[in-house]
Amino acid sequence: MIMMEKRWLGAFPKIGIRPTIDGRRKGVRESLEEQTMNMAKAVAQLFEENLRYPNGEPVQCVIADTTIGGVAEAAACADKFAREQVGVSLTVTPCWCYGTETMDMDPSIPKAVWGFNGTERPGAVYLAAVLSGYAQKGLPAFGIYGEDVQDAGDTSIPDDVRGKLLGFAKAGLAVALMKGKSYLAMGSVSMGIAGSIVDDRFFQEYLGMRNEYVDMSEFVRRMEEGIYDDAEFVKALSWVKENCKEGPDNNPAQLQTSRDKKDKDWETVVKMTLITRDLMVGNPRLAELGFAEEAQGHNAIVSGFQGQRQWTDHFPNGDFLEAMLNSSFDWNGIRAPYLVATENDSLNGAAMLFGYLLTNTAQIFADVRTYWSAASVERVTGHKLDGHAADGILHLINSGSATLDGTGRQEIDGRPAMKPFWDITKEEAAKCLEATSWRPASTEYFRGGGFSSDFLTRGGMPMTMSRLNLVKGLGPVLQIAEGYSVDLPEHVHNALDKRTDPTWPTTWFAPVITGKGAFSSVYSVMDNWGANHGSISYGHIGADLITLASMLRIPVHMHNVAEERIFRPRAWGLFGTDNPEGADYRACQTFGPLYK
Ligand SMILES: C[C@H](O)[C@@H](O)[C@@H](O)C(=O)CO
Ligand SMILES: [Mn+2]
Repeated sequence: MIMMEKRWLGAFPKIGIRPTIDGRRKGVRESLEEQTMNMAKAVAQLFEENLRYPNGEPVQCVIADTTIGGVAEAAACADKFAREQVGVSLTVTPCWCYGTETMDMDPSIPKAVWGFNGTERPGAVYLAAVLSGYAQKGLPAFGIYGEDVQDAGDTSIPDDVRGKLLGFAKAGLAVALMKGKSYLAMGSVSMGIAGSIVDDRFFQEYLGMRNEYVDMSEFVRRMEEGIYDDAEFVKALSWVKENCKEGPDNNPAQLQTSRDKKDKDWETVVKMTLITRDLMVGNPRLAELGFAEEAQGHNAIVSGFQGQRQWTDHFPNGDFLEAMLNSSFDWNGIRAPYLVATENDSLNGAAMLFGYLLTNTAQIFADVRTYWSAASVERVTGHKLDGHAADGILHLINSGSATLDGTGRQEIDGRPAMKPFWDITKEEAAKCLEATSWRPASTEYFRGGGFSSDFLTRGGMPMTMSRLNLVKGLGPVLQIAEGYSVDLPEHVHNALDKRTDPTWPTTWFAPVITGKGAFSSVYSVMDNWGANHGSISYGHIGADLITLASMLRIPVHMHNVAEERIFRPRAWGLFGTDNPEGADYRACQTFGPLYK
């Protein structure tokens, strides 16, 4: 679909499946060969049918050439996995096997073991034995064991096992997909926002990523020297004129810019969009135009644009480029979003990356701006909040990086949703654009002009807000709040929105309250938020984020995910079972970052 990009260099990582077996010949091993290999095949089928790569293709699995009964076969499997670029490993077995002789020793590959719950042969005994080996050797592994006993001949995967297999594989693939990619900082620290101090140790040791940096002067050079595809620029500008309607100018008359200046700004913001994408992922067309180095790009899976203030005091702001690239569609059609964090908040960028890789859907980047208690809303508007909003709401709003998918104009079963690009119809993309107007930027904030996306998220979407925070002496920590987008009566929205900047996109978010800790009230969610920004993903993905964080050894300092949905490596329980949050901190600290 998109000819000019080479976003995913090389092949996608595969899931490797290791069928382990009791090595004793002359009876035991022979009787188990078929059942063991069948377990591997069944799991491969499950993954291939249910999981997709970011380009929409089904994930690929590799099964060891033979069952693994001892160390020689374990080594042969490791060789095959290295050749095949396996990034996630799952061991399956229905029987007893020799623990340390058959285990997967690669420290940086997320790993799990499924031990069949039967009693003819003891798969669960192996599971316990090998997981103790993993813990002893500092290689955390997930243990999967069905609740109900299956008969030896039963080749089905029970629902509870299926859920754990998919949860593990999804998070494991996210780990493998970000490894070796870059975070591209365009500019530096925006307005003293600590999240835009890019911490290379965090990216390198925890995510296995590289940091790339360009000065914002690179945009000027590329615009002035014509280092972009002019044919695409012409196509993009005419598409923008057709599909991106300009909204009313909210600036006081003396600060409004002329029509000429606005037209020029449209040209500039479209060029900035092409340039950002080319900086992130390269563009073969640039090589044809004589810019071979620029054609390479920075291998960036996520980026951040500083914007404020050096750029925006003089040039149009980054809102158009950020919103458009974060969306699942543009003048080239429907396509996977590119992730761009506003204000170069690299830590919120990391949260966007986690949410994206777990769901293959676009992410809303927003300021966590205001806690509106039910009493405040009633005082200001006379309206009594109800439904999900009854306990109060958070106003999520920021100029910049909110994806237009966040309008909620896509649907699943008639309900508002945000979907992977391959499920989005042309009509839905058109509705997202229709629901968005482009308001001349507030010139008190943005002296250089530009356009801010203005939309209101449809209520009723399950959503998960997350944020990565860094703490000196501790390292990264993740926070997660599942909740719902909510609809407010129009006059109520208008009254609240007008108190802020009505030219920016708004999501009214009601976190689910549990009555405990940081989730004792909506106020305490806001009060415990780690910084000015959050990344908002469609769906309740808190459990997947927790699984991913544990793989990366990032402790979770607040979440509202029910205990029974949480899935972490088995060794976490060895750090205490009474207080899982404390055990998470101890486990992450003890095992340390994945790539140290
Ligand atoms: C225009 C302002 O500077 C906003 O961009 C500011 O409130 C923020 O978004 C801070 O995160
Ligand atoms: Mn902000």
